Amino acid sequence: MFVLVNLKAYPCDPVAVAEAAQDVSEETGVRVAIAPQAAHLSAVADTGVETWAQHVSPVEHGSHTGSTLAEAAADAGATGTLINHSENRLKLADVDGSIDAADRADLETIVCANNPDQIGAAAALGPDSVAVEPPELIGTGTPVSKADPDIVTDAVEAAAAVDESVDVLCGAGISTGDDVVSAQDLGATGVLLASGVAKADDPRAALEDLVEPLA
Ligand SMILES: O=C[C@H](O)COP(=O)(O)O
Repeated sequence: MFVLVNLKAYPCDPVAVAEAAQDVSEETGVRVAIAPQAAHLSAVADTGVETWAQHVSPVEHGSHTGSTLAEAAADAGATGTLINHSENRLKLADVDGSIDAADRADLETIVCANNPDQIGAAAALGPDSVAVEPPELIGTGTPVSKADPDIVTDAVEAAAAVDESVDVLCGAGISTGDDVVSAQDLGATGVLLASGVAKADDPRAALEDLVEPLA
C-alpha cells in the first residue's frame, strides 16, 4: 500500500512531518510520501522522503504567472504530483494538460475524482493512478473505506474497465491503520489522506499507527 499524505495548507511543520514519514517508511518498508505546499517542496525533499506536488499547471515554460510549472516542481525534488484534487478542480482539458506536463517532467501522476464515473473518465486520460474521494467525507475523520465501501470497489472496477494498469487509491477521512487495511481489502493500492496526520497532535504517532498493520 502507498500512503500519500497531503499537507494541503494546514499549519503544520512540513519538515517535521516529512522527517517522521521518512523514518516510518524506512523502519517499516511501507511506501510513504508527503505532498507539501509548492514553496516547501525543496525543504521536504531534502529530508529524503518521497515528495509530491499538490498540483501542476497545464503549461510549459513561458508567460504563465502564478502557475506551478511541472519542471520546477521536479527541480525542487518532487517525483510525483496530484492533479484535480477536490479542492483544486480543473477543466477536463486542463486535467489532460496537467498529465502531459507531469509526463514531460517525469513526475508520477495521481488524478483525483469524486466518484466511480469520474474515475473511469480520469483513467482514460492515462495517469499512473487515480484516487477516489467523496468530497462530503473529506476532513470529517469518517473513513470512505468504512462509510462508503461501494464507492471504492466501484472505482476499482471503473478504472480496470478502462485501463488495468491504472492503480486506484482512495481518500477522505482515512486516519488509522484499520482504515488503511479496509481500503486494501476493497482493492485500493493506496490511500490519500491529510487531516489525520497534518492536524494530529503527534503526526509521527499518527503515521506509525497508519502503517503498523502493513509492516
Ligand atoms: O488529499 C487528501 C484528501 O482530501 C483527504 O483529506 P482528509 O484525510 O483530511 O479527509
